[in-house]
Amino acid sequence: MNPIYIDKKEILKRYKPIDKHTHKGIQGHALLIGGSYGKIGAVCLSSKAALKTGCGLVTAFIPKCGYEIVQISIPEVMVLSDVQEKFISNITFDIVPQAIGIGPGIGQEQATQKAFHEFLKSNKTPLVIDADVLNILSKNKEWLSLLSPKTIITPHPKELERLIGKWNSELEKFEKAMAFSKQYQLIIVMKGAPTHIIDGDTIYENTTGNAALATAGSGDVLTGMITSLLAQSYEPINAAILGVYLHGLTADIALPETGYQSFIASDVIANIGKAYLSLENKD
Ligand SMILES: NC(=O)C1=CN([C@@H]2O[C@H](COP(=O)(O)OP(=O)(O)OC[C@H]3O[C@@H](n4cnc5c(N)ncnc54)[C@H](OP(=O)(O)O)[C@@H]3O)[C@@H](O)[C@H]2O)[C@@H](O)CC1
Ligand SMILES: Nc1ncnc2c1ncn2[C@@H]1O[C@H](COP(=O)(O)OP(=O)(O)O)[C@@H](O)[C@H]1O
Ligand SMILES: [Mg+2]
Repeated sequence: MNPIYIDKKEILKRYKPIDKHTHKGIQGHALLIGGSYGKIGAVCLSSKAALKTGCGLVTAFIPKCGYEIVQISIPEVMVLSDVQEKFISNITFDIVPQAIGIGPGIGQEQATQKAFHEFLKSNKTPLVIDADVLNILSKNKEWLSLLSPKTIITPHPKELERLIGKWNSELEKFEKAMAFSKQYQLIIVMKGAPTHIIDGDTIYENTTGNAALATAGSGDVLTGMITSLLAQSYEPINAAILGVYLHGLTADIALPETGYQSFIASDVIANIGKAYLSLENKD
């Protein structure tokens, strides 16, 4: 299989330091779509992670019940809300984001499935798909052909299995994932320990991260980070690679302070700054 290892050397080939003349209007606008009653936290985590990864503006699209929650917990994030109280039923907006992340906490209501289908028919914006929207795609496989080339999907092992079917060996898992990536021209972030990124026949293996990441919401945070990098004009494959690397690095940096057990998804977000700073060190 011969994966390409994603280490600091590979990252420095891709990382773009900030331009001192930039401003929030050209630093990228990320739109995070997700949340449902009881799972608004997922979209709070994704949208805060997007901001902390460096895009200039972030908007969250959520059901009505999440409006005050998001506005109060992350005042830097702008909020658009659905007409429905507890779930998303109609994805419409008049902003022009450079990247969209969809899925964290969104649930699988029939109306949400229909709203996602309508959204897919017209969407032209670079997309990251996670969580329940992956499960919705698994239930409606004919919609996969509506995805634009280089759409990024971020399944954990169960979500991957729902999409590509069961495998009997690690080799078969990779073969099936590569075939799926080629069939639909998708970039697959196969989350795990370690995380692999599949782009057609090419496999990348991440070298950062540890078991501290086995905690609720850490995948929701990753979705926000990758969406932010896409909004900042990284090529989709580089957004996936850099996002996964930085995400893992936060856990490596925090470990001496938190230990494995008390690290939570918010600690990923709190350590993104240190992860970026470590890219500037010479060692
Ligand atoms: N605060 C919030 O608002 C939060 C909201 N969240 C939102 O909740 C929604 C549901 O997401 P979800 O991933 O919990 O549910 P689901 O797709 O059924 O998968 C669960 C099953 O998958 C498996 N599995 C998972 N990881 C695995 C691994 N590494 N390796 C192997 N297996 C693995 C495992 O299966 P088992 O091993 O038990 O058979 C497990 O039972 C989604 O929208 C998400 O964004 C959460 O992010 C939490 C914080
Ligand atoms: N033991 C582990 N070692 C390294 N990374 C892990 C480990 N367990 C989980 N992770 C990472 O944590 C994240 C979990 O994502 P996910 O299962 O979608 O969580 P959630 O849906 O709760 O946000 C993935 O990026 C995964 O690679
Ligand atoms: Mg998840």
